[in-house]
Amino acid sequence: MGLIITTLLNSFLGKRDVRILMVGLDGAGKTTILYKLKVGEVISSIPTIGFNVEVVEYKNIRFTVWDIGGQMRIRHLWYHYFPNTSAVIFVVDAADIDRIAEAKLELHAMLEHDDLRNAVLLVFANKQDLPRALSVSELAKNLSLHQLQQEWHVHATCAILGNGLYEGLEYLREMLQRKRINR
Ligand SMILES: Nc1nc2c(ncn2[C@@H]2O[C@H](COP(=O)(O)OP(=O)(O)OP(=O)(O)O)[C@@H](O)[C@H]2O)c(=O)[nH]1
Ligand SMILES: [Mg+2]
Repeated sequence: MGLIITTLLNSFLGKRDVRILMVGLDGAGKTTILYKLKVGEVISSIPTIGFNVEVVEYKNIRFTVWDIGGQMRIRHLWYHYFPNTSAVIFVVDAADIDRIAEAKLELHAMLEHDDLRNAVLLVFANKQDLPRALSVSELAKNLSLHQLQQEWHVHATCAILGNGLYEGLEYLREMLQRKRINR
């Protein structure tokens, strides 16, 4: 009953529910981002084995954000979370230049999956506070984003300070809205 009332209220208020998958290599900053968005604070995180999930409200959207652990030995579990995903947030440690090629491989392999064919992609170029962090254009080039069939946007972030996170969500909202109009 509660669920029905919430659903009716949300549709009356024009709120949309969107399922987001947040993935990326281990240590990129996914869990830090999730809780910075959710509670506005940096939590001391340990590597995620499994997932965290939180609802983040932004403007007219209720984002259900699934933050999936990125360690290599558990990456094969990512695909279990693909069905019904509207958007992927791919988080990259932009200062970890030695692992950009690995991030690119994982990103492209994932986006070839049928369940993600219609998803939109937001890349967070995270850890911009660190020296040598790649800019958004350098990262787009290194990740070969222009080869993707999905619509994408790269945004510079510093999860510790919270910089760029909501601006990134705004781009995501716009991409999702365009997709809806074009459907
Ligand atoms: N300097 C800096 N450190 C960051 C930033 N974002 C996250 N970190 C740090 O990076 C480390 C890893 O962050 P997590 O959020 O646990 O990374 P994760 O992507 O969830 O990693 P897995 O759960 O293993 O997949 C932590 O020590 C964070 O404090 C950032 O913008 N700048
Ligand atoms: Mg984590």
